[in-house]
Amino acid sequence: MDGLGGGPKCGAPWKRMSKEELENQYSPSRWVVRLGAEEALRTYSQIGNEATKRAQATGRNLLDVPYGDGEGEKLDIYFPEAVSEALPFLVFFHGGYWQSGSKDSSAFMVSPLTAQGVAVVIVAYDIAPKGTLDQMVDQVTQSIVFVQKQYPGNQGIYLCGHSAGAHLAAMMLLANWTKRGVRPNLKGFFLVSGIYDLEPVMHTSENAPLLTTLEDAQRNSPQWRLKTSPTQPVDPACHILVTVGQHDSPEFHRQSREFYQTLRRGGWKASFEELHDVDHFETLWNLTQKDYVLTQIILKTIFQES
Ligand SMILES: N[C@@H](CC(=O)c1ccccc1NC=O)C(=O)O
Repeated sequence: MDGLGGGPKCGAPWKRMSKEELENQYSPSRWVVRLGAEEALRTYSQIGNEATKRAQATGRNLLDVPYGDGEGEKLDIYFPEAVSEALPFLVFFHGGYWQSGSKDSSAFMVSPLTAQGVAVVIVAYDIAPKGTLDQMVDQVTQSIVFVQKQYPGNQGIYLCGHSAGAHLAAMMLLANWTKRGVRPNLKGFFLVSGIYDLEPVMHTSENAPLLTTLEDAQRNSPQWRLKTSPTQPVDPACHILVTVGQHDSPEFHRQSREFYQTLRRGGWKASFEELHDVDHFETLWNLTQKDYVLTQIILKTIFQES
């Protein structure tokens, strides 16, 4: 036995990993194949910055719109050329392990989606150490409530998140909308290279300050919560796509696959896609391209269902 609960046969694989191996598995930049780790992170923010500058300079948009009273509770909305209230909205939550990243460098998918008639919302939330995970989940919930109230005639709200942002998006499967007084018209989820079980992450140096107790980790783990007390899909038609990059680490692959399986068992309309020959970051860079396979999947999902 490993002292972390679970024997060699029944325990999760991460429980048998050394501290170094776990650290490695949960450091996405170390798995990048075409660049060094630091260069990959630099390139990632550079492409994000450029895409955001371009989106802000070329299209119609509303920037720094408050969705709550807090200083950090702001979002940017990028509109398609044709003005209409009946637009589909894609709401994006950036990654960065809940402690880095910003909306100001995350408008990757704006140009190809607005060109096809989708409004794109990029949400800021209070990353650590200012925000706790519970607060981030609450802010993300508020941002969706805001979009629904502001655009009640929307043709569907689709949530998209990358890495830690995919975790925040997935937590919305468990949100209590009744308490918020509005039911958002959620039609789909695009979860990109996400983390759904936070327990292993508790044991990594980067994330230990965020998750101090097992209870914190479990309360904020969509995988744990949907597995232990499955909820009925709110809307049986709501589609959930779980994707992972081919070059993401084996732990990221395991997390995505197991979350997808839990969703299917719970009766959700879920699908799983391993994205060919991309790492943790390239998937998002590629969303700047209209012909990229994930951009096309997103557009097909939105327009088949609206
Ligand atoms: N220090 C991390 C950084 C990281 O995980 C990350 C960076 C940018 C966007 C998403 C990330 N991962 C999850 O949220 C790494 O080694 O890759």
